[in-house]
Amino acid sequence: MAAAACTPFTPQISAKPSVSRSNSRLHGLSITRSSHESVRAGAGLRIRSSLVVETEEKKAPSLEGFGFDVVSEAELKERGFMGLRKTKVVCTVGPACCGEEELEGLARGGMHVARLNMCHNTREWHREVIGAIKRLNQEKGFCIGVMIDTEGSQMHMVGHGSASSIKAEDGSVWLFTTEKFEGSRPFTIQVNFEGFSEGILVGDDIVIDGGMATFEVIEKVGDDLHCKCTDPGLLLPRAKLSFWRDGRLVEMNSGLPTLSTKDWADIEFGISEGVDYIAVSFVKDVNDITNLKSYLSTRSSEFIKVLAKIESLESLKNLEPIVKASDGLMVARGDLGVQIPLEQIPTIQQKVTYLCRQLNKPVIVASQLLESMVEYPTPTRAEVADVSEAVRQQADALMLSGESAVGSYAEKALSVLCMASGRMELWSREENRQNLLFLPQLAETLPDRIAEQICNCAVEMANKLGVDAIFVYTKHGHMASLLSRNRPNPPIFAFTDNDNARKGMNLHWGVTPLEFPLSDVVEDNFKQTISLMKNRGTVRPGDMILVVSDSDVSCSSARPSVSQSIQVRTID
Ligand SMILES: Nc1ncnc2c1ncn2[C@@H]1O[C@H](COP(=O)(O)OP(=O)(O)OP(=O)(O)O)[C@@H](O)[C@H]1O
Ligand SMILES: CC(=O)C(=O)O
Ligand SMILES: [K+]
Ligand SMILES: [Mg+2]
Repeated sequence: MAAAACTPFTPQISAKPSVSRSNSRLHGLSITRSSHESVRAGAGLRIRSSLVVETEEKKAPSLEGFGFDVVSEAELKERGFMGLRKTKVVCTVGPACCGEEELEGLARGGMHVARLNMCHNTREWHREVIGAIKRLNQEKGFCIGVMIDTEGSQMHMVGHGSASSIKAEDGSVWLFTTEKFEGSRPFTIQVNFEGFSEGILVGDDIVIDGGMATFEVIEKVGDDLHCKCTDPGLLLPRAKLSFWRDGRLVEMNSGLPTLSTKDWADIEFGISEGVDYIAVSFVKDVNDITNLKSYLSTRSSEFIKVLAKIESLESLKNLEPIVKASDGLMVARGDLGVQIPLEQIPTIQQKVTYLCRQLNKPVIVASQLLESMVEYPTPTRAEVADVSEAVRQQADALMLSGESAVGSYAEKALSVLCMASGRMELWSREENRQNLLFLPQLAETLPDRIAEQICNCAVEMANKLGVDAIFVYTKHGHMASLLSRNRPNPPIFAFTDNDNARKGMNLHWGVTPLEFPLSDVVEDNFKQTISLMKNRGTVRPGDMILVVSDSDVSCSSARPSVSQSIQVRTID
């Protein structure tokens, strides 16, 4: 094959039993024609190109402990390596999709992470949904990560006397108060947070849900505000409020912590239910993230990934330290649009997305991607363009909110996301449109710098050689993330024996995480994974694989240490 020409070798036929030194699951004989050049470059980098010829296995390798999720496996068999989708999908679970059947539909449709918004519903409901997802993983071979999303402290309406939306007419006068009342009081809106009117002046504007309706403050009586509707529109029961003066947001210091008592209880619940991700709403500064991460360590749950939601002006002011401290980000465009003029959101999205990639953190673009599909079975053209733009920016993941949580067409919305992202990924590759984002060196220690350079070089090689796939053997997923950061053309298969690491890789662009009992001998890992994958018809003769191995995998003291390596192998 064409690719083989790129990897010159002098075949040597050596018959040797391929019984793994540290892992006796591999049986049978394989003939290894191996190789060639061994180039030692720098501290421990070993580049080796080799061709492996394997005879039929005498006995099928055990599939026990080899986890290929059913969706990626089916996608790979159907569409080949280049047909695997790179962009990950998060679906918000709500009443419209919480049944086992609906959840399985979303799982089959390509959901990578299920998000539970702790703002809504009961603890028991959340427990049941998490249980159902875990059962799907265990019994049906999916690999879905579970995310909880904290409620946080935010100014919103508690009620306006109607269970559904009500219309605010032009010129109508309303009372905004924190006084609690039951039932309905005409033209009265109850606000959730006590000091909501502190520092507010007559003449300020109250904008509802980022522009659904606007009021002007005409009188202040104690803590209550009398306001006139200046831009008529709909008021939803939990609509969010923001104050504006001279075209600028009035920043409210609520004095409330980012994580309330309820949020901490929800986090405790998440720990006990074994969730994989905690998304922190309304992050203000880096301490919000570091505090939670320290707490997770004290609870021996440091493997839970902490995601910072960028949805306030404050989080934007402290962006870089927040990105550095967290395990990933969410561009939460819904609330961001309450605090920031809407026309600024596209540039903020691109800026955050690129910064996350530079700092090697996965980023989710969220909210209103296919909003019209909450009600209609087809998206607007503008929505498809929005999805495609996030994919073109190579965000790691896209998120469905109301479309899956309460919409009538959850699976359809998911398939639109998948199709639109697959299409844009293909086009970007064909047109070679991947923008070459400057990736600064992140690592500080020599071993880390080596790992980073190995991954940068590996992706350059993979693209230039046109390999079919990249295999990486990784304990914690770090090498997989560094490979993903370079956004390679071929898919990355990340083999790990750590279930937390596997779920944690679910949000990384282009990475298919697989469960595999790692050996400390790179060669054995490769042989066994190839053998298992051949057995399942997911690799074929002629496939060229670029193999990257992590230092902490190949650390056997019995053998000379090969810290990290890149090899190019062709399957016969
Ligand atoms: N568990 C749930 N139970 C009931 N309704 C839900 C649930 N989760 C989401 N929803 C509904 O789906 C809509 C979209 O959900 P989503 O969580 O994305 O947004 P949100 O509630 O507006 O706030 P945010 O995402 O900013 O926390 C919500 O307005 C809510 O009506
Ligand atoms: C997802 C979310 O919290 C938002 O868009 O506001
Ligand atoms: K939330
Ligand atoms: Mg939000």
